[in-house]
Amino acid sequence: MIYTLTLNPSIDYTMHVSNFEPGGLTRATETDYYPGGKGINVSRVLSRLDIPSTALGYIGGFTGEFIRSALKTEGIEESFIETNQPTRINVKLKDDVESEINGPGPELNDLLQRRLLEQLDRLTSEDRLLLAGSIPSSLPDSFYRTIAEKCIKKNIPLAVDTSGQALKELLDYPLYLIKPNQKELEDLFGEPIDSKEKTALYARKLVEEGCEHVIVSLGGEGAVYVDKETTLFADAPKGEVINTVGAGDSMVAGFLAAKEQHLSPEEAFRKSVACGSATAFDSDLGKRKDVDDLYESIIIHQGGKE
Ligand SMILES: Nc1ncnc2c1ncn2[C@@H]1O[C@H](COP(=O)(O)OP(=O)(O)O)[C@@H](O)[C@H]1O
Ligand SMILES: O=P(O)(O)OC[C@H]1O[C@](O)(COP(=O)(O)O)[C@@H](O)[C@@H]1O
Repeated sequence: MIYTLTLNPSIDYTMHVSNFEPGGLTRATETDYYPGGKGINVSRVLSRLDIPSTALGYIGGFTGEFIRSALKTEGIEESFIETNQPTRINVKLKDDVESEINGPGPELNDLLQRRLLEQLDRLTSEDRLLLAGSIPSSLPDSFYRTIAEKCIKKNIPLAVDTSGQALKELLDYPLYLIKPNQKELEDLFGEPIDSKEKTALYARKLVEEGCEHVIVSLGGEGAVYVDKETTLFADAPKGEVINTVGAGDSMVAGFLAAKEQHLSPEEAFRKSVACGSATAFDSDLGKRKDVDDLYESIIIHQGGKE
């Protein structure tokens, strides 16, 4: 079973505006709200691809109830731990450019932390775990490390989609998959990375540090894939971009789904890009039919082994 862990879920509240005026009144032309948080997005896309998963993490209050019922409607297993504070609402402002404001997350005491670690103790080497998104500020920065230690000891393949210090710290472990975006890769290495070739070079450093599969997403420019044997470049397909929130998470889901179906790295990468772009072209996460339609149109170029 694939388990997705979202320590800090959210409702993503998307507001479409034109000419947002800081300090003034702006009326939104359209609003949407979706269950969010990186692992939850991955579970939702996996489910659209007919791959079951179980969503783990902390939820609470009326916002948490919304997430629970949305996942139930979509037939997604969850085993969330309840907190006494409402799950955060993250605001996604769509004007000519997209801006995001993400909340800090709930207070999680020792008991809640222990309950999650006990849940994870029940995973076996037959399972896979995805650690996704930010660590709420009340948890120690080392929380993902604690989880990683346990998983690696038990040979549980670990996929990671997070950023900043949390990502840096996890690179000490042999990870199954990581998917930084361009900014996250630049932050990791403290350098501007402005071409696909340079992206591949830095992605290869991550492979050399022990990551089995590295995908770097580059928004409208597509993505780069590196493993021990291969370097691949994908162009993003053209289409009307509606909402890129969750596009990166969709890539992770696409890759994990394809590997569950024993597809080759190239096919898995293709599926990953198709999922990312299907989401970018939708107001919610991409739909199965759109992923299938985009799949064949993704152009993949082979790179050298830098
Ligand atoms: N403007 C776009 N046009 C087409 N596809 C896009 C666009 N923006 C994002 N995507 C798709 O979504 C993937 C992930 O996007 P990106 O913005 O890099 O991820 P993240 O959400 O993690 O920042 C890209 O690799 C691409 O497949
Ligand atoms: O935990 P973080 O880093 O605050 O990120 C949470 C946000 O990331 C998302 O999962 C979207 O992530 P991506 O756009 O990177 O795929 C949103 O649903 C959510 O609001």
